[in-house]
Formats: sequence, structure tokens, C-alpha cells
Amino acid sequence: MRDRYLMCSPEHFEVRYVINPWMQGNVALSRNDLAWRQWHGLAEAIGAVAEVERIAGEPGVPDMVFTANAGLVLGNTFVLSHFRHAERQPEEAHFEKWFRQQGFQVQRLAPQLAFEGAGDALLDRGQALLWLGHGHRSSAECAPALASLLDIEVEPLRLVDARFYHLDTCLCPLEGGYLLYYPAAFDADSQARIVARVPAARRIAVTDADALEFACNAVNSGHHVFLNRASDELARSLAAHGFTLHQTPLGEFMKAGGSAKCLTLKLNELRRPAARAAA
Ligand SMILES: NC(=O)NCCC[C@H](N)C(=O)O
Repeated sequence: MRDRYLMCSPEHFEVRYVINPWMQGNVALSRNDLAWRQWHGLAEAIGAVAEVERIAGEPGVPDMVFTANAGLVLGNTFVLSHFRHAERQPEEAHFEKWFRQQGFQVQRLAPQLAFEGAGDALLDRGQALLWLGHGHRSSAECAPALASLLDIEVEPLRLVDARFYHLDTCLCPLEGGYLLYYPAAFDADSQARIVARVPAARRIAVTDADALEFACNAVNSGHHVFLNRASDELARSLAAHGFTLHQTPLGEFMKAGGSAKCLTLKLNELRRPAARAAA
């Protein structure tokens, strides 16, 4: 079965305010024509191996292109985001409408919790586990709330570098139980829990330089990996683990703090069977 991704076209994309360090100094500096070309480049690359569904951008919400932040999909359930910053909160109604129209069961967490969807909540691809990033955007209390709402084990990870403010900027679960990640974005305790959960042979740690090119902000469909740019070293490592790498430039969106993964939301996320208890 081909994966399905939701992307939002960039007719209203621009850097209009500053809510993360990447946006600093970039207000009004993104080029909409180039953003369209880069967006089409990503949509076409992913579209060659998966289905891409499109939601139109809405005026007044320039960050709506980052559909990863719409919410969290698991089966037919969609947990709608509640953005930390007022600038992005009007996106919630647009995404809620689209997901209801598509027949998803729309759920919300308690209103006092900030939750930024699949920017911070990432399903592992090897075990029945949800990784939850907190410290910048999503509230730490989302971890128990999602565990009880979705009946899934949740591993909270504390983010400590403002440049890597969403979990999907510094960690990407890959098929086969691999984990592409940037260790320095996490506090020591979270780094230790990643190491405890994922065997060394399945961990692909990236360098500072790759992290700053948003290499961890990758889309993974089967053995395909789509990202902005990877060093030769990372490209070799991904190939050695059986992945086919597609590099597609996304510099205009990086001015707003997002790249390949942020621009997509996987719509066919399925529950993995829990590991069988040892006899
Ligand atoms: N990291 C993501 O999942 N999305 C990128 C969001 C960029 C947007 N300007 C924001 O700061 O919320």
C-alpha cells in the first residue's frame, strides 16, 4: 500500500513574525515564487512513491504550509493540535474542518495543554511507541494525556536547544526501527532513554552540520528518505542501512524553521502490534 501524505500549498506562505530562531532576521525575506518551486519539487519527489493530498493555504496563517503541526494521526483518529503561539492558533479550525470532512474522528487534548501534533509526536517505526518532544512547544503533560487517549506507550523527550524546537527537527523514526537523530538537541536523561530504547545498530546520529541543514526533518516512505540536504557521510550511512536518499532543496521554508517533514503529514499512520512478552 502506498503511503498518503497531506501537504498545504504555499499561496499564503511568508515569514511574517518570529516564533523560532530560524525566523529571526528573515521577516519578509522569503520568495514566494521560489517557495512554490521548492514545494512542487518535494511534492513531486514524494508523489513518485506515495499519494500526496493537498489542502489549500488560507490567508492570515502563513505557517499553515507546515501540515506536520496540524495534529497527530493514528488509524482513524486525529488529535487536533492546540498551538502554543497565538499566531498559529487560527490554523486549528482549518485543519479540524478538513479532517472532519475526510471522516476522521477528531479529538482534542485538555485546552490548557499546548500540543503541536506530528511536529512533536512521532510514532516509532519499529515498536509500538510514541515519542513526544516537549520543552519548547508541546506541554510535557501531553505525554500522559496521549498515552491514555490513544492507549499507547509514550516516551517523553526534553528538547534543550531553541533551534530544534520541535521533535521532528532533530529526530526521525525510520522503517525497520532505525532512528535518525541529533543527540545534542536533547537533555542527558532523554539521550540516555533513546539509547536504552534503540539498539546502537539502529541509531543514526547526525553531526551539527547535518542537523543545521535539517537532515533529521526527513520524510520516510518505505525505503525512501526525502530531505533538504545531507552530507556525503550521512548519505553513505543511509545507503548502508538500505535507504534510498532523495535530496530536494527547501531553503525558503527553512527561513520559517521548517523543511521536508514539517511540510507533510502522514495520513495512514497505523498502530503497531505491541511486542509480545517473553515466555
Ligand atoms: N518543525 C515543524 O514541524 N514545523 C515547522 C514550523 C515552523 C513555524 N514557523 C513554527 O515556528 O511553528
